[in-house]
Amino acid sequence: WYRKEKNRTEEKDGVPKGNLGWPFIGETLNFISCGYSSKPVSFMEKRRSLYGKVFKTHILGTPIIISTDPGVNKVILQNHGNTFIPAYPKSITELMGEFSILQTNGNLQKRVHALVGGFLRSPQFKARITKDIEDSVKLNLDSWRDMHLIHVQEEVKKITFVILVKVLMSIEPGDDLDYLKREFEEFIKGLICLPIKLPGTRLYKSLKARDKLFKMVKKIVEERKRAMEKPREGGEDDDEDIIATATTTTNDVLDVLLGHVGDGNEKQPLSLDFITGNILEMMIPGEETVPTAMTLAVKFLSDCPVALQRLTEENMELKKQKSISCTDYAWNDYMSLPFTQNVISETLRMANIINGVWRKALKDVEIKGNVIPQGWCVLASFISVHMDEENYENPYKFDPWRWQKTGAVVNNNCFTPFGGGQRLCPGLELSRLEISIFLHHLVTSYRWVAEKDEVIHFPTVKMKRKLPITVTPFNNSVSLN
Ligand code: HEM
Repeated sequence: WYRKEKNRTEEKDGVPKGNLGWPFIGETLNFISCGYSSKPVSFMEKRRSLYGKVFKTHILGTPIIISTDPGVNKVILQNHGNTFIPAYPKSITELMGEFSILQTNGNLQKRVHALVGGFLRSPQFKARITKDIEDSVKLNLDSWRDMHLIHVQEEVKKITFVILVKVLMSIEPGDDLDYLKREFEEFIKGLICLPIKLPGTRLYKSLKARDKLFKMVKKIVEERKRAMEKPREGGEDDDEDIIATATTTTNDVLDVLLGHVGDGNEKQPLSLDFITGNILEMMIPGEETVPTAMTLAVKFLSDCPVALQRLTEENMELKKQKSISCTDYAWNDYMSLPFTQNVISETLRMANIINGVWRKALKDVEIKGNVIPQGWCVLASFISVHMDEENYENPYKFDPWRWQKTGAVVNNNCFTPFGGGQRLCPGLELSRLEISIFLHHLVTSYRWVAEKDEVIHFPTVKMKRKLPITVTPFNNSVSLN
């Protein structure tokens, strides 16, 4: 197949140039070694200078066309599932159920995406979750006072996991949450591993953890369904009552999916197994991404004292206003601090937590003169665009001020940390809110000194030493003047 495919694509006009490397391993070793270096885009940059902005290669077991062109990436993202479908390495597809939103396509994906996205974006949800995020942030930051050395990457995970499970299915801290966290950590270890399913292998252990998680979440889903169907006290057990109960109490994603009765001609509720699988799989994109963004924000700010100072001033000002007016923080208090939002955008640009998305072409398709043949995988590389001098002056400099010129960060082809099109991350606003609240309370409560550490980009973005810092509580009265 390999040789045939090589000949077939080479014969076609417009198929991107490139080198498929060695049989089976292709150019994987080079790709991985760049991923471990301080400049992971060097793999893409080298090929781009030889073959152009869109080129072909062979990595992680797949011949693939990589696009480093924002215009081509936009077309790939905007596609409505009739030309491109998601494609993930085998270990990921093994671990995700057949109905996972991450790999379903067509109407079902659209329905679930619209339901979840609509809920997470709603002002009512954001108003409610703000208090929970604040509580979780404050609880964890308070515990830092007694710690000698803090590994930021580990600590912030404690903040975000509690919020994620609250958003998805309202589990409060306690034994259930601890069990879920333990098994989930076991489960995700297998996302990037050799796809061999024999007892003792990584994938096998992760699949076992998935079974346990599924059972636990299914129990919660069933209990909730029963509670939703129970007539309200004093009410009649009729349909109207059920609908009223379901629509007035939408507290989490589980309520949203259970309450959905179908649209138009498709009046069919989602099955309990489908809902369980989706709740479980929504933990995958939500679990590591937000804490990684928080950790890298601390890292970039530690390396850029002027940005940290400006951020602190802006947040101290808000804290001062709030203490004078004696009012609680609203979600838009946090979100309306312009410099803080620019720090978050700049962090997301440089962190490249999701470095790009993988798709597979269902038919031959031509984009800006590049032909992507049917059956080929394509990687829309976000990191290449985010770190390209053509798009960002001095791209390796952490410069939150650059966003003052660019203005709003939406609708920008060159800035896609949350993807785009019909799969645009539904957790976008929630993530930004969580990071804003974390940064606010961090910079208004502590000063810190970070030890030397490096960012690693493979297989996922993280800090080599988990970012150790020492903190000193901050005397508010001094700097309020
Ligand atoms: C900084 C944090 C985050 C980043 C950088 C991020 C990034 C992304 C990206 C790039 C995609 C598009 C994937 C694709 O096109 O195939 C995506 C999808 C998704 N994200 Fe996020 N995400 C973040 C946080 C979250 C959170 C907190 C949640 C859950 C509450 C979440 C839930 C999802 C879901 C369910 C999808 C799939 C949407 C679909 O395929 O329709 N994400 N995310």
